[in-house]
Amino acid sequence: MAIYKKANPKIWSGRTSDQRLYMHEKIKCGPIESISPHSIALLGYECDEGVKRNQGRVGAVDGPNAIRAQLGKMPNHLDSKTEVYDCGTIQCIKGDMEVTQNKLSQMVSKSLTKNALPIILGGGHDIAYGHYNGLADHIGKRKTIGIINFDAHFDLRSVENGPNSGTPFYQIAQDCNANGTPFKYLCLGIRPDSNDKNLFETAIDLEVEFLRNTEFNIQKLKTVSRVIKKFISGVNHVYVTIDLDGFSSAYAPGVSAASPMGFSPDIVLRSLGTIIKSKKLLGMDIAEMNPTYDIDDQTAKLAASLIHFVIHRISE
Ligand SMILES: N=CN[C@@H](CCC(=O)O)C(=O)O
Ligand SMILES: [Mn+2]
Ligand SMILES: [Mn+2]
Repeated sequence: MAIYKKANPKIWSGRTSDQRLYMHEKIKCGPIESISPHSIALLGYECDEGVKRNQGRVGAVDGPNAIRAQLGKMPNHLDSKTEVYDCGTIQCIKGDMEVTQNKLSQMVSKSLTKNALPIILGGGHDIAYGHYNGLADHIGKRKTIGIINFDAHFDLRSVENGPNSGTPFYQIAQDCNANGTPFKYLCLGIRPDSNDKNLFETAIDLEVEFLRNTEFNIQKLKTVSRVIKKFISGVNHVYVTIDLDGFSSAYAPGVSAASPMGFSPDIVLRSLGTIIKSKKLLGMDIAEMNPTYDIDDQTAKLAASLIHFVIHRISE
């Protein structure tokens, strides 16, 4: 079972002004049905069932509200034409992750019918299967969606033990194969200390494009930008998913699979800038926010800053 919870305006708080100086004063709460066209639709995915099934550390169920609490306090530089909505949250009930993913897909499709940009706050990385399906259902088979995943992991585990937070892109690849649609997947920040030999072999079999963590840093900006631009030129739309465990635990300790060896925010911001410039961004999510292991809200602040960057850059 999955339950839709209406947005809670009390989560959105911070300093107050009479000029909408802060994001909590800018963001409106309302269901997707009521949002203005061409707005930004935030949606929570309160689910860590996939992390639990994948033998990870649970706690990401509280991720969406941790991100909202930090984003609300940040300054608002958006013009009055750009509207941002909190469209509520989908809750996973009794471990029914599949129904939760389905509900997410429906809400993502609905936001696209409003020409809104869905930004989904997670939640385990199983968020990606629900999010992608919602984008694909709306777009149809004639157009290609390229997935850009900022992550230490491929998340291409097979589903022999059931779907979980480590399987979403394998599931998408299987569906693409069954539907006769291309599977276009670029992973940025892949680490040999985080993916076994079978996962690298699966990635090669599925013609996944990837940059290892050693190639994904600001010193290699030219190469990174070239790879991203080339990938984007081969697809009609781009779906961006950011797994916070791809960042070094110096920046993102609040995740299930933390590691000091991850990437830094600077290269992610530059990459997001390149993606936004392409005008092909269709949807974005932030996965694996786990407040249980966060330190001084660093990870929640990082997630909120990434969203803050994207919504401001998009509206420029
Ligand atoms: N979404 C995360 N997936 C990773 C988790 C790794 C870990 O728990 O150490 C994976 O399955 O590879
Ligand atoms: Mn990961
Ligand atoms: Mn992941």
